[in-house]
Amino acid sequence: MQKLNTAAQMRLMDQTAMHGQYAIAPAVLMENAGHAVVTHAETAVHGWQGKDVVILCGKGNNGGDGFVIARHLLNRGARVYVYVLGTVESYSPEARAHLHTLQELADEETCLIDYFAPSDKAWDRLYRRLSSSQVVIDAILGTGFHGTLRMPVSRIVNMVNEVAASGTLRVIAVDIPTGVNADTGDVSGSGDEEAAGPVFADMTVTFGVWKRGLLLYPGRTCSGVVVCDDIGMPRPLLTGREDDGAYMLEESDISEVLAPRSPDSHKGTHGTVAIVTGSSDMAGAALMAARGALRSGAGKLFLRVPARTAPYCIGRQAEAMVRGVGTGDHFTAADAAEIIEESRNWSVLAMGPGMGKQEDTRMFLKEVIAHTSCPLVLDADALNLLAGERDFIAPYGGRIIMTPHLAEFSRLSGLPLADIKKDCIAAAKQFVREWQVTLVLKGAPTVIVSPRTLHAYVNPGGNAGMACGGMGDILTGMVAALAVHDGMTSLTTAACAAVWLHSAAGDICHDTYGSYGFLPMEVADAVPRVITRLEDSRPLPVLQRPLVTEA
Ligand SMILES: NC(=O)C1=CN([C@@H]2O[C@H](COP(=O)(O)OP(=O)(O)OC[C@H]3O[C@@H](n4cnc5c(N)ncnc54)[C@H](OP(=O)(O)O)[C@@H]3O)[C@@H](O)[C@H]2O)[C@@H](O)CC1
Ligand SMILES: Nc1ncnc2c1ncn2[C@@H]1O[C@H](COP(=O)(O)OP(=O)(O)O)[C@@H](O)[C@H]1O
Ligand SMILES: [K+]
Repeated sequence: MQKLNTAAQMRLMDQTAMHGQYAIAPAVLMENAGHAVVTHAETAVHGWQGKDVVILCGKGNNGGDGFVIARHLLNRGARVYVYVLGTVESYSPEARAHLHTLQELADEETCLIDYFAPSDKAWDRLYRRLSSSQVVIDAILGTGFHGTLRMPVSRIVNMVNEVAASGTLRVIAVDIPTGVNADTGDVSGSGDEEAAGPVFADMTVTFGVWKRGLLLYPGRTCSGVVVCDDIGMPRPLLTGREDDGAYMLEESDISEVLAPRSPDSHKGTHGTVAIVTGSSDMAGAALMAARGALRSGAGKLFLRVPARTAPYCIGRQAEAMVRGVGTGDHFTAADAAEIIEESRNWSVLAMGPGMGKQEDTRMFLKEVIAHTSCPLVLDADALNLLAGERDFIAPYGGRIIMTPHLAEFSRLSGLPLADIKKDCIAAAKQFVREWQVTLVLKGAPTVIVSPRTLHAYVNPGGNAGMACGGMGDILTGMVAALAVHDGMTSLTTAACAAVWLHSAAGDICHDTYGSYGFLPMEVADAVPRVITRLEDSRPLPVLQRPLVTEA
């Protein structure tokens, strides 16, 4: 699991490293940062020897990193053109010291330093320099960026993007591309066509830990390949938990919690999953949720649909035990007693996909939520029907996982869609604080928040091929099945595992089909392959090692 920090958390980390108990000299961290960029980017640019490199250095410490980069590039045989956007006095002592060293190395042949002062001639020179170089280093702004890019930075960034679009110039961003908000992934110019956009980098070398804006869209589109270098930060600062923590899920996190099946297990061991959902228009949603659960290892699966929907479901998924409930084409309050009674034998209950938005169904839902005791997964129409019902839900929140996509989340929470998109981690945390549920905010990327710790877990996987009706229904069934999987320590852990497996299965489909036309059912069918891959990468526990090894 990788930490995902905000700019403020980075500042605190820097301060603690330099001026707190660790007392690392500031120039050392800057030195390590600059050196990290040169080392990590070397392969991406096919070696530095003989390259012409423009280094754009802003007036903060991001610019200071640029001075270090220039010195190391000279040692590796590149010619550097350093544009200094600050004045000597404006720099921090460490950046000034690195600039001084670089000035000592300046010459006409290999190391030109230009104190950039905008004029027609200067713009023209910069454009020509960019056009004739192979690499540009964006050390203009890092975590200190806020608002919208101002002149002259805005024009420089436009120029970099324009020249890079011709395909001859590689763009390497230092820490984060200029114009990307480190906290939210929002970018300069979003929603304002007149304002300058951010730098679009081929690669970003980021320092210490990941910044949230590198993973959240649209910032992620600007970052290219991201490499994180610890730059020698003390380990407790890199791995310690934060109050406002956010973390990126990795494969190793999931293989750690997905305990292998015990060899003497039986169907009862793997959970009795119930899916109570669907309506006559949307029988497919119920079937997709069922498939998601079965492919994720549900021991037994009960599917309960409205009576008139049942004929469309019976026999479609042979493994599911299907029955119609009530008499109509949607659930009503009168159906609740039967489900509540049955739930005594269920380990988990999922509701919502294709359920319809009838007022009757809202009454049904609330009855079932109030009178069952197993974990509940609520998705789609169940969430639409529960919009604004915070006071009703919160007391049951400890056993509820909600899985809205952004529009459902907006309806449910009452937050405007634009505000959610501006800072989805903050919106998700705020919601969980109030509603007390485990939240899976689906999208690109998906964010999971724990009601116990309020930590957010961001899943980087998945692809645009998954933007297809029914993909969320599969996830609903998966979340339910994983919630009762052996070894899951909390609903949040199960939700993280399900989301990660779902996206990894989507990525397998993407490898086969590309971005168009693979089906939600195919994603479900790829889940066992993902789980097998995880199991293969894990050393066998002692009891499962072969007793006899053939020679
Ligand atoms: N500290 C450390 O130990 C280490 C830090 N490291 C490095 O430091 C970086 C953070 O440095 P930082 O805090 O100096 O901020 P930085 O990103 O350079 O920008 C600040 C300048 O930007 C300006 N500015 C802001 N918005 C603007 C806009 N819209 N348009 C135009 N200008 C704008 C702002 O001006 P202001 O708005 O305040 O007038 C201010 O002058 C970090 O990303 C990493 O690379 C590494 O060396 C490792 C060790
Ligand atoms: N561009 C994308 N990148 C990654 N994941 C995506 C992308 N588009 C969709 N997904 C995933 O696909 C699923 C879509 O769910 P949802 O919108 O609820 O679909 P439906 O309601 O039609 O079943 C979510 O898990 C979402 O994270
Ligand atoms: K930068």
